[in-house]
Amino acid sequence: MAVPFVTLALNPAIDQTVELEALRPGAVNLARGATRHPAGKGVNVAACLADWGVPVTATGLLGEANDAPYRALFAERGIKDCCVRIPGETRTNVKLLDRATGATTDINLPGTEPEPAALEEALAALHVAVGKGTVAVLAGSLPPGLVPETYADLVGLLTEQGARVVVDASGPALAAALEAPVLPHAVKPNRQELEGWAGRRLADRAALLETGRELVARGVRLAVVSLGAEGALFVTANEALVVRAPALQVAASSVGAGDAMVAGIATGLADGLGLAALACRATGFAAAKLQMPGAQLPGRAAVEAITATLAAEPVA
Ligand SMILES: O=P(O)(O)OC[C@H]1O[C@](O)(CO)[C@@H](O)[C@@H]1O
Repeated sequence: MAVPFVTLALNPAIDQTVELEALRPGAVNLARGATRHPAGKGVNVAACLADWGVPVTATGLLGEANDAPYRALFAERGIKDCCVRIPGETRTNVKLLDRATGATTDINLPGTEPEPAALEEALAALHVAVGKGTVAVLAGSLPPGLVPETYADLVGLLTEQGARVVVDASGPALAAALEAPVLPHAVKPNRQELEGWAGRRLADRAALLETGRELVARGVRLAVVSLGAEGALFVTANEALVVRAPALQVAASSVGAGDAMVAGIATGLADGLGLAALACRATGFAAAKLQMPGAQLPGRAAVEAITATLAAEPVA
């Protein structure tokens, strides 16, 4: 039976966050400590949706040798686990959190190449979960061995099934999704990912807006460009809005804030919000995540309280 929210994580990652007083490249760095969270973009989006209080099904691939933290996360948050297990381990990505600057240096590993049968099984589970009215989120890098058109092809099939598809990808997977006959309903590149697609620097808001409009001209209904501490830009065929990020203290690392924003976009689409309300909610999700370790939200009331302080301003 179709469910309202489905996420796909083909290349999830356990995030090992190593906390340092100050990162000194090329030197011996003594860490204050480290934490590990079951993560990856699709998993993080599912966790934020669950924290918001909506039913969500997680699909994708997980290494069977270290899936315990994922099982625990799914059980704790009430996420329906439809992920296929593959031999070996889910990759571990290392996040070096520099307490002096607050910046995080990401070291993301490539992941494990799945057997074709496992991939087929994972995609079959995705199609079973999706139906008319589902918001399906395809998020994160593709594991080795998968063609860049993987998301592009899925967007076509899932749209045919009646889903609205949100794609959070970068590089060739994003480029392929933007060249396909059926475009994602929404995409959420960050500045760097959009620059990668555009092949040029997007130094100011005018350049970002122009490129966001190029995405919409191709057929994407909603293009969101996340801009970190600056907030985010939201572009549709009729409107372009910017929401500034609230000046909140970052409690942990900023890793996963973009995934929280994608979850906010997904709920905004499902609730039929207008662009201004959707933009504030998505930015509220990202800001709320910054108060928490790992990819989680502090709960619907806290997210709504932050969202209520935000305003969407038109950009031209
Ligand atoms: O799938 P990618 O692009 O390699 O990114 C994975 C990383 O992104 C995050 O989901 C944060 O967006 C991390 O949890 C994870 O380590």
